[in-house]
Amino acid sequence: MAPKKKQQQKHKSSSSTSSSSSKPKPQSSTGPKLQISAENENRLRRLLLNSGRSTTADPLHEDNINNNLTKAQKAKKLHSVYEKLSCEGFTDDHIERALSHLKESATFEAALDWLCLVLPSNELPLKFRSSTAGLPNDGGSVGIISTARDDWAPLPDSSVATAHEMEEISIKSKVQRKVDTLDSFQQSQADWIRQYMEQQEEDEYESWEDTAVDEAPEPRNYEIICEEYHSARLQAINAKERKNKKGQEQSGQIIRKLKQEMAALGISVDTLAAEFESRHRVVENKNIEDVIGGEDGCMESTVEQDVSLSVPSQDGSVADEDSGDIELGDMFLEDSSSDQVLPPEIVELQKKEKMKELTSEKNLEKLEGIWKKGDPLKIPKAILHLLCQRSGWEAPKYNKVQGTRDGSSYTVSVIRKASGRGKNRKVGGLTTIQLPTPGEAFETAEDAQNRVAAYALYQLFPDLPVHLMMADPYASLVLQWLEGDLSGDVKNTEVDRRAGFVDSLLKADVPDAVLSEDLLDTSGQTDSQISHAQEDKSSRDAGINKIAESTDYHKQVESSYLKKQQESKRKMKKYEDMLKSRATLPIAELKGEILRLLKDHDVLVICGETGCGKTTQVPQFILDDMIEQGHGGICNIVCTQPRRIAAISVAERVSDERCESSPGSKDSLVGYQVRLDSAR
Ligand SMILES: Nc1ncnc2c1ncn2[C@@H]1O[C@H](COP(=O)(O)OP(=O)(O)OP(=O)(O)O)[C@@H](O)[C@H]1O
Repeated sequence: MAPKKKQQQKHKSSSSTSSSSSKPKPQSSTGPKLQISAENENRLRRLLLNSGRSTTADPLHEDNINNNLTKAQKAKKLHSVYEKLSCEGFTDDHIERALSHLKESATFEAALDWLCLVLPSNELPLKFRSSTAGLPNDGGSVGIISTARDDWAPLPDSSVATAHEMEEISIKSKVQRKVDTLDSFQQSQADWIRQYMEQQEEDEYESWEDTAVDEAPEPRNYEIICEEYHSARLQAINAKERKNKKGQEQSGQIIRKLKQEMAALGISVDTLAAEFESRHRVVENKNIEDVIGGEDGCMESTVEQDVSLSVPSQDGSVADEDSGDIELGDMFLEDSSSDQVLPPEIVELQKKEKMKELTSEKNLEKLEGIWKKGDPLKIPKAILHLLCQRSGWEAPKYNKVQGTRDGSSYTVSVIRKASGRGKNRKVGGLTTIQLPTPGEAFETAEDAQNRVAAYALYQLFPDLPVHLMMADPYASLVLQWLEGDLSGDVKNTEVDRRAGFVDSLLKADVPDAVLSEDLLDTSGQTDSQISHAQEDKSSRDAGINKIAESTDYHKQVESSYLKKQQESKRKMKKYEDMLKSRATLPIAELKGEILRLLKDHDVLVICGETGCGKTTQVPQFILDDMIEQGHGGICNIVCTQPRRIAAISVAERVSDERCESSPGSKDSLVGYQVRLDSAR
């Protein structure tokens, strides 16, 4: 909160400008400028829309916007919320409970609030779990000043929760209370911010409308597209022959649309042309001869070239015939598969397309230096070793799976380097991979290791045609996994479930009884109201358990690795010196108490002088304790800072104190994420 003084000065100097303007002008250089992170902006938006004068108007405003959305738009919105929550690690059952409660007005934030408030900590995804509360502390420069509120109860309504949040902020932050509330700003500025936020909110909803209106139509039969494509091509040739520019343009447009339609299905025009020509070669030749009297080949290719060069890609640029179509296809493939059930022949073509792309010359070149066509085939272990080496990773390690009675089964662990920057950044760190059928055992250790290595190759290098350089039976195994992936069975089941749920929700048939029920009761009563959720519960549960088991296993491996690493670090002189200097900070005295309280309570408020060690030390107390107890693999700590410089500097300091090279590096447990940059 350091920059408040500056902000207030800024407000003062610009107050006349902003009060004279009734319309929000976010870009104006004279108006107040908001520079906050996306996360804080969302939080502020929620606070503002539910605060002060607007408390009566804004919920209605939100409702009004919701009422104005069509069913398709609402469905799209709900799908997106469902998907985002799923990505955050919530189970489908939990998501459906939250959405059933919030109904059509559900937003991602509201659903997240609801889930975190209602679900018991141990049912939340790991990163949302906590364990803590506290005791009054007497004296010293650092004190634990508050525990979880005794009167706290989950609030199903997110707007009420937000109001309480504000109240809590004003009670707990003893200093500068006024600055934290909107009413402390000059009235005109408060109005400006409110209007700005409302405008943003409207834009957001409008974008829902836009995207929903642009919904892709049902995929058409492949044969029909083929026929249309062929006749459009003939028309184009014909028009060109007769120098009919208009006719040429019209057929060009039809061909462009058909190409886009194919691209949307993930099929390149090459496939379309090849497929069709192979089936209709005789007819085509005859037709073309009839139309242009023997100059077909040359003429046709000229027209085709003209047309293909002008096919615009999604971003408005001109698509390249060879590579552009494939990329375009991939981009659309995601959309089409998530929203539509494709006809089997299209799925088949998509598979072919994907395999063609995977084994393309471009991808084969990526294996240069390791293998080329004609070289002898290798075993998966050797390939994995080579590819890890080339990526600058450590050599893969094979570990026997505990408890395999007959034969053997192995996991393989790889420590990957973080790579890329910003959006393209790929997280590094330890990855432990095991076969999709974990219990399976094999006769020899070598065979077991090769199988898991093949699976690791398939998982870690999905864009390399590793099966081409691999000896059987492992190459066939990889092909099977690829086939399974391409058929999209799993995805479709998920999509069906979500679509079914969103549909049932929008039919507004969820009886009010569900909503009035005690939502804190997680015994399954609420679930029983949602008939859809019951249908394949047992098979889903089995799936979830399986995932949980394998996740547990990976976490265990990571935990023991971290423990060993920590033990060896303790022997380092530099680390020892750092520990000594950290021990002189005022907060060090409270380490034991903080850890003890965190074990039993969900919320702990620590208050202390600047520089006493709250930011750099408390997270390390928790991390070190978790590592020492062998739970490092499940420990995720998030520490927020109000400014990007502070965030980076704290991360660097903590990384330094832990004797790591830098945040986000291979050996580092510390990272940071600020807008447009991250090191993780
Ligand atoms: N980048 C740094 N370089 C050197 N020392 C640092 C750095 N950051 C923190 N420290 C040291 O660590 C101590 C604890 O800092 P820390 O940021 O944890 O305090 P804090 O209690 O969180 O302070 P504040 O309330 O201002 O956030 C500081 O007193 C300082 O000695």
